[in-house]
Amino acid sequence: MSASDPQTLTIGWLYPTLMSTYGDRGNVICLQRRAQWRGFDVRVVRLDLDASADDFALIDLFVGGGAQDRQQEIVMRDLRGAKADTLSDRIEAGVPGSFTCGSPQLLGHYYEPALGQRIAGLGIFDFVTKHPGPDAARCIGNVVYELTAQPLATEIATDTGTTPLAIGFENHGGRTYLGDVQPLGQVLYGNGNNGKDGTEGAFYRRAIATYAHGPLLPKNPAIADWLLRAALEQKTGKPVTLIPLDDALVQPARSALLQRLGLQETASSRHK
Ligand SMILES: NC(=O)CC[C@H](N)C(=O)O
Repeated sequence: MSASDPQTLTIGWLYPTLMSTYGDRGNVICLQRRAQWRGFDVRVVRLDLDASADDFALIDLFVGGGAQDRQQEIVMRDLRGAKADTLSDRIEAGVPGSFTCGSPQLLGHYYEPALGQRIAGLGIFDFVTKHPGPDAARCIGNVVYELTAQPLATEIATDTGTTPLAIGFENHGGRTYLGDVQPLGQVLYGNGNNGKDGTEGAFYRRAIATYAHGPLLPKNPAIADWLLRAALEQKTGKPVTLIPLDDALVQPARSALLQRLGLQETASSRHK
């Protein structure tokens, strides 16, 4: 198998050594397994400090997790020049990505940490993130949002037959304020981007930014499959149909949590 083999999916895991504080590794495992169960070969490339721009150029699907401010600063000193350009070009070209909490903060225009200097981001997403300071309350707890970003929301609704709700767990101090970019969804429970405007995450080209750990993708397999299909279609240039998997164990877990929060798996019962 090789990176150019259409049956091989190359997942690029951004800075796993520095940005694995919040269990987002589960997203990588989920994507890997769901692709393998359907007969695809998967290569997971760890894009750590020693990775090169050439490594970034081979990635079919990017995954980035959360981190603390200190680690985010180290990453941003590294993610410059050819690596940053290659990541931006790949996203711009339509390569999908799932970026959670600390990583999207670095892909917006800037992040202002709790202490210290503003960190310039890559500007892939049109948003800014500001941490109000070390004494400010963190946004911690379950988060549920209705996916609204297009075409993602409609495509997932068509696949699953329900209005897609995303379930996760947020834990952030930074508050994100969107510019000219679609939110990923509308908050039904929790804080989302900033606890004020009801938006959660962002969606640009085929890249997902979200505050939802959980990890996100095992709790929301429809999003995982949307990412896999997008990656395979981008790679092969052809429409891809994924074989359905048995997700019988996920649904009761989702329903139990939604019920606890006073929600259901349809949009019609929307309340907070
Ligand atoms: N969960 C995270 O990735 C945290 C990101 C960032 N350091 C914040 O507190 O906002």
